[in-house]
Amino acid sequence: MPIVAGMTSIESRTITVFCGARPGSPAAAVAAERLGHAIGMGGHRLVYGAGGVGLMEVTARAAAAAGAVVTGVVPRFLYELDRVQQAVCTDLVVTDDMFERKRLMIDRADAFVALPGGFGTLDEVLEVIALAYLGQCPKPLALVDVDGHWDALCALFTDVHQRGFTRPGFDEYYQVTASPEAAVDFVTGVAARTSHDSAVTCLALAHSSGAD
Ligand SMILES: C/C(=C\CNc1ncnc2c1ncn2[C@@H]1O[C@H](COP(=O)(O)O)[C@@H](O)[C@H]1O)CO
Repeated sequence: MPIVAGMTSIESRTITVFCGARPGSPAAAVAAERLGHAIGMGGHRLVYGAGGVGLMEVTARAAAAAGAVVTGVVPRFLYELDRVQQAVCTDLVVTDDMFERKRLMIDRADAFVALPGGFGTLDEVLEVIALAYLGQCPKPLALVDVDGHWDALCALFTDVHQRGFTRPGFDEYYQVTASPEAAVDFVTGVAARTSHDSAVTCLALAHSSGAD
């Protein structure tokens, strides 16, 4: 269960999407298409890794086709490689390196949705969860389930917890959703968390036992 109570909201949100630079399976591509469509039709803005490849491209094209403002955030070295493909972006931010790119994608977001992906996607998802765990990123994160893509990662999180390395509630910083539409509903419903909510989270952390 997420730590944040559900809050109905129809406001436009900036949703950062993490997803594969490769297409993965046909089912993953369908999920990417549906996610982009849901973001655009919901009146939300998309921030993503600016790649004109794989699930990134599918998501961005679908979001743009459904009316979303699409912001790509790309490190200079990838920009030089992939310049033409990034045309789908409504606006493009070029960063010095991958670290600055990830920070911008996180800072600009009201909420996060992850589709299946590889090391890059896993790194981005773990960054958000690790920050949230320390009270530094009180923004909702949905992991879209496609053929059990997140099952092994969630099992690893449980194993790590059972070995004593995370506190109870370790699984409150992300929500696996059955569909892309459910992911958008989830993150836009709770994206209106206020700074007061963050302060409560930090307070709870301060009172929790253990080194963290
Ligand atoms: C131009 C070439 C590849 C383009 N690769 C990427 N372009 C943009 N963003 C990328 C790229 N690779 C990783 N990212 C970021 O990580 C996530 C995807 O990585 P994964 O390993 O495929 O999961 C994605 O969210 C991006 O932010 C060479 O032809």
